[in-house]
Amino acid sequence: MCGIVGIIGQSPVNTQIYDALTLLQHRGQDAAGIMTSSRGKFQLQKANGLVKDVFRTRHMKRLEGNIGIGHVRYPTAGSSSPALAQPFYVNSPYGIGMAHNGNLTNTSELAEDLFRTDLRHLNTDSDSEVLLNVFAHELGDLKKLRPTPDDVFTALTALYKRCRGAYAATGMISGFGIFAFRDPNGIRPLVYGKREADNGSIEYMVASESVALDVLGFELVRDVRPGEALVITESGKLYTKQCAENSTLTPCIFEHVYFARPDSVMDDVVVYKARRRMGERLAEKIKREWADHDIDVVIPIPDTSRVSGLAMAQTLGVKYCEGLVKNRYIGRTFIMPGQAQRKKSVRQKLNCVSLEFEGRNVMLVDDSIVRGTTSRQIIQMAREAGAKKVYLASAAPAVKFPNVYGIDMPSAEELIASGRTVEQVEREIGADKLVYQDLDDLIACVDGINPDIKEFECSVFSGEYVTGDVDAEYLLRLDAARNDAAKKSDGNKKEEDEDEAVVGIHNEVD
Ligand SMILES: O=P(O)(O)OC[C@H]1O[C@H](OP(=O)(O)OP(=O)(O)O)[C@H](O)[C@@H]1O
Ligand SMILES: NC(=O)CC[C@H](N)C(=O)O
Ligand SMILES: [Mg+2]
Repeated sequence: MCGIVGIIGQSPVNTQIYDALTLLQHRGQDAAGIMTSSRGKFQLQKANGLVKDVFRTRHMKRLEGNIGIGHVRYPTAGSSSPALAQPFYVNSPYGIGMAHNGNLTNTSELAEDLFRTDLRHLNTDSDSEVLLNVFAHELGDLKKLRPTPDDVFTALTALYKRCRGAYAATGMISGFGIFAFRDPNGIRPLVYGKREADNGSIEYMVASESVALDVLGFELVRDVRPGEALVITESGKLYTKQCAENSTLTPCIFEHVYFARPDSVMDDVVVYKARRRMGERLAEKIKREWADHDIDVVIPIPDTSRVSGLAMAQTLGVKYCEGLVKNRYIGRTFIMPGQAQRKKSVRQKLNCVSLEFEGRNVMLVDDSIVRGTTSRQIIQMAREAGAKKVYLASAAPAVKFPNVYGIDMPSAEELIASGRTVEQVEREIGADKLVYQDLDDLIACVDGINPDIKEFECSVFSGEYVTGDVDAEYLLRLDAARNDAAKKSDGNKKEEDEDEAVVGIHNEVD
């Protein structure tokens, strides 16, 4: 998942974009970038690292202008090299910058077409650079000296016909303004909001999650619709248009399970409420199928499962306690790039308060079990802390299939539940009992709130991919390119890239 933001205001936007990116940091910890526009020139600072590490005062001073976009990256295509940090830039036509969340599923075909037919150069193996170049080609093809909002919509209509997969994006065009668009399935989230500036003019912001609007004082207008594009010109005028034919809102359910902050609202669903319901449904399942359970205490595995853990304990009528303490200086472990780093970080991140475990039958709750890195270690720790029995409940169903839409789960083999029964996973992680949420129950937690949502993108649980273009051969290629072993050899490449950072167009300037 990545986080994106775009602001068009009446005063410098650099610190506001910085603040928005810190609010979206949970969506990507690998790299961050801000691009602003001032007096016909773009300024850019992007590099690997957390937002607080990427931007120094000297960078912020350079990032001048009342228009800007920002990105926090969690890589799902190409390497983790700083050259793939976003926003990306192309100089023609006009000068365009873009930040993208999601993952294209026809990147190689598009890259080939861009090279052979559109005569455009790609400098990295990022799908986001491909997305930007498709847009730039289509806009340039209109051969206008100055683009109009309609030209941008025409270019995006053509982009929708060419690009497949998941994409929520925002960008800026020099001398023109900001644009944003969401794929025809609305797989990745995107909202926009407005606020009144001191001079009475309206300022606009687009962002991956509403939490960024809330904290920066923007009022949430609504979600960008699937297949919809919006344009805000430098003079502050907003235009919206439905550009893709056959759009159906099928948002990613995993946003509600894990990715989003609980205080965000996505497609009219309050993430916090969805997570509470997940806890309630899990409790109902336990009451139904294990009526004579002997759970003494429910303990969530922080951070994400806290909300559902509490709801589950309340519905079960069992004591809830925070028996695991999280080191607030360690980020999210699941979105870290390598398995060795993930494994080490779980222990550094979580520690037991032994007295909550001693002599008790403990029900641990997590939002999801993906590779099993977290649950294996926590169950072991719970036993060492003196628990009598250690049970585990997952607020999401078993994760069995790769994700191709912006979550870095490329290989079924790395998923602990792939090809295993519940009992086999239970044994693998060392639990005395394992309870998974049923998929119908998970869907029921988020369904019915927004009638426009006809279906959710649930591929990691069901193996069904809503874009209809993902087959076994595609998944095989993805696995070979991005499984942990492949990424490890890419890690060596990253070090080389860093040595050669001075030749990249992503140069950091001191
Ligand atoms: O089975 P695994 O491969 O370990 O992945 C699942 C775990 O990873 C995530 O936690 P993470 O530490 O990323 O973030 P959190 O603090 O928001 O819970 C998620 O909440 C689970 O705890
Ligand atoms: N998680 C994402 O949204 C990733 C965006 C893009 N595919 C990248 O790898 O940079
Ligand atoms: Mg977690």
